[in-house]
Order: sequence, then C-alpha cells, then structure tokens
Amino acid sequence: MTRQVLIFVEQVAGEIQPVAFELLGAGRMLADKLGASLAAILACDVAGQLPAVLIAHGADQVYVAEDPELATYRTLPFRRVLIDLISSMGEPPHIVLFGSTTTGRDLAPRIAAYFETGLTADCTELDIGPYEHTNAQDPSKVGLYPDCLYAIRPSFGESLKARILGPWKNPQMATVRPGVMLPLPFDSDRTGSVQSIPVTLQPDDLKLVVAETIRATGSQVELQRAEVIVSGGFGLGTPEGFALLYKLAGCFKNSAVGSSRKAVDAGWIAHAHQVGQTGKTVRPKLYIACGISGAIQHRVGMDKSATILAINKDAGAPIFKFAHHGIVGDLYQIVPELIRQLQMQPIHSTEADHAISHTL
Ligand SMILES: Cc1cc2nc3c(=O)[nH]c(=O)nc-3n(C[C@H](O)[C@H](O)[C@H](O)COP(=O)(O)OP(=O)(O)OC[C@H]3O[C@@H](n4cnc5c(N)ncnc54)[C@H](O)[C@@H]3O)c2cc1C
Repeated sequence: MTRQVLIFVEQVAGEIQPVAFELLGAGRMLADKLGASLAAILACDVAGQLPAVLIAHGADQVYVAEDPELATYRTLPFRRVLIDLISSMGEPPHIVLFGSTTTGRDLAPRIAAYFETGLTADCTELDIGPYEHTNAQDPSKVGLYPDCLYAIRPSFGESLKARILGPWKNPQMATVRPGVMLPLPFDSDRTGSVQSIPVTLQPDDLKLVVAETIRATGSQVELQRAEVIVSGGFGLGTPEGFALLYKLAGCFKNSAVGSSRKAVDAGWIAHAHQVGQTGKTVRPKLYIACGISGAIQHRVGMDKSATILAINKDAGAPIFKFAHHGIVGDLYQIVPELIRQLQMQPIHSTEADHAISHTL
C-alpha cells in the first residue's frame, strides 16, 4: 500500500476554511518528497462539491464522512471519525496534519493520544529528511530513520527555530499555523478519488449538544483574507488612533485593521486583530505598519507580506530593517496625507502596492 499524508479539512457551514487549502499545499510538498499520496478527510453533513474542490487544490484522495451529526464541529464525534478512519487503514498514514486553529488544537492532541504518537503544535515550516538516532540509552530506537517529518516551529520567544522529530511511530503529527503555508492554485484538471467512509457514532459521542451558533457581528476581523492590512501599534498613543487607521483601510478594497500585541494589551483593540506570534499570521499584498517598532514577535506574523510599508518616527526602529518602504515621521501627519492622496485616485485592491508606491 502506498504511504499517505493525511490532512484534516476544516469546514464551517459547508465552507472549506482557508487553512485546509494551506494544509493541502504543505501536504502536497511532503507527499511528493515521500513518494506518497495526499489524502484529505472531510467530515460534514452534506459533502456536495467539496471533495472535488479539495482534489482541485492538491488532494489525491478524499475520505468523506457524512452524517447530520457532523454538521457542526464537536470534539467527540469528529474524534470518532478520525480514529475509525486511521484504525481501518492497513498501515497508518505516515503523516497527519491539522490547522493550528481552535478546532485543530482541540482535535489533534486527542488523536495523537489515542494512537500514542507524537504531535508538534503550531509549526511554521515542514519538511522531510533523515535522522539517525544513536542514543545507546534508548537501544530500541537506535537506527536510521530516512523519512522523518521535520516539524519546525519558533521556540524560546521566537529566538530559536526548533526542528522537532518523532519518527518512532506513525502517524507523525503536526498542527500548522494558519496563514503560513501557501495553497496550490485551483486546478480543475486534477483528478483524484473520493471514498465514502462509514460513520459509527456512539451515544456517548453525542452528549454535548450545540444549542445555537452565534456569529460575531460588528468587528468582523477578516485579517487572514484581507489583501491590505493597516496595522497600528503602541505608537498610536491612544485607542482613538485606530479610527484613523480604519479610514486609511477604507481607501482599499478587501482591507482590514490589525494591531501589535502592545496595543491589544493596552485595551485599545480586540485580540482578534493582533498580528504576530500570539496573534494571527498574515500574508497580505500590502501591510502598512503604523507606530509599530517591529519586534520579532510581531515580525513573524507579517514578514511574508508581499509589500510592507512602515511609518515610524524613529529612524532606528527595527521595522525599517525588513520593510520594503519606510516613512520616518509622525503617523498623525503621514496617515492623513496618505488618505488624502489615496482618495484622489480610485483604487482596486489588486493595485494596492502600485497605488501606495505611486503615492509615495
Ligand atoms: C511570548 C511573547 C509573545 C508576543 N507576541 C506578540 C504578538 O503576537 N504580536 C505582537 O505585536 N507582539 C507580541 N509580543 C510583544 C512584542 O515583543 C512587542 O512588545 C510588541 O510587538 C511591541 O508593540 P509595538 O511595536 O506596538 O510597541 P513599541 O515597541 O512600544 O513600539 C511603538 C513604536 O511606535 C513608534 N511611535 C511612537 N509614536 C509614534 C508616532 N506618533 N508616529 C510614528 N511612530 C510612532 C515608536 O518609535 C516605536 O517604534 C510578544 C512578546 C512575547 C514575550
């Protein structure tokens, strides 16, 4: 049987979440290096066209568990589906990946514990490579492991990148930080197989009942989907400063307002806006950092943005070391001027970088 890399597909109300496409991108790379196939497990009430979408994004095989009880995520039913699937395979998957989301962080450890295997949380890079274990104190593990999952994640306050391995037992498991891995483009010519799997939920799995789902309204923070992010830091000086940033964000289509942790900790804006190590990882076309120093914990969440514009009154601020464009000065003078100039030209989100370069 060919080896498999398996990814867990998160869906909400029948909509595949972006992290699933990112996992398919990462999983495809790992599967190709291993000479393995890439499988996805989709648990939902009605699958419809979703398996085809997953194949078009890189999956070779989609396992579909359909049941009305799987409409909304709950720990125990989803745990059952995954355990049943993996147990039914002659050989367990070589690797299983989850998003490092609320759902993934809840589910992945339960699967790892059941199969008594390792799990590395919150990875920002994945790779395949060899490992030779020579520790004679642990003779049962001594040997060469040619195809280990290298689960790579920042450690010690982002000052180190740790490569974590657990090749003794498959599946080797990891959760992956959302917004970091690149999805593959949709390719309708890709082919793959879809396999329906039995759902055998037990009464104990269904003890928790979801009475109602209330979607957050008001501050809808779509940071990870935004093409332009205007982010504010402690340099704003007051919470009211964010009103100016919303105005700047309003000059672009598909934009959102982000923040540093220090602004969140000061109570100026909700945590959902926070970018960085303990916030969200974003990769917009344009990231405008206003009054943000560029600490490493902020940088790791945004430095893969296509274009970074930093506005800071301190020419020595670390953010200028990695920003593509920089303006040294008081944000309260610069941002209103940017808004004035941007309002003079009609802007489409895809032209955001050009518009900002033109304005500068
Ligand atoms: C374990 C851990 C996790 C962390 N996670 C995160 C995280 O996820 N995200 C995050 O952001 N941080 C995180 N931090 C905090 C991080 O270390 C920094 O403290 C934080 O990013 C600093 O925020 P800041 O840049 O807004 O504030 P500051 O460092 O205080 O910088 C403010 C900047 O504004 C500039 N400024 C002041 N006034 C103006 C003005 N009028 N116009 C223009 N510029 C002005 C200043 O020159 C300065 O550079 C974490 C820290 C730890 C230890």
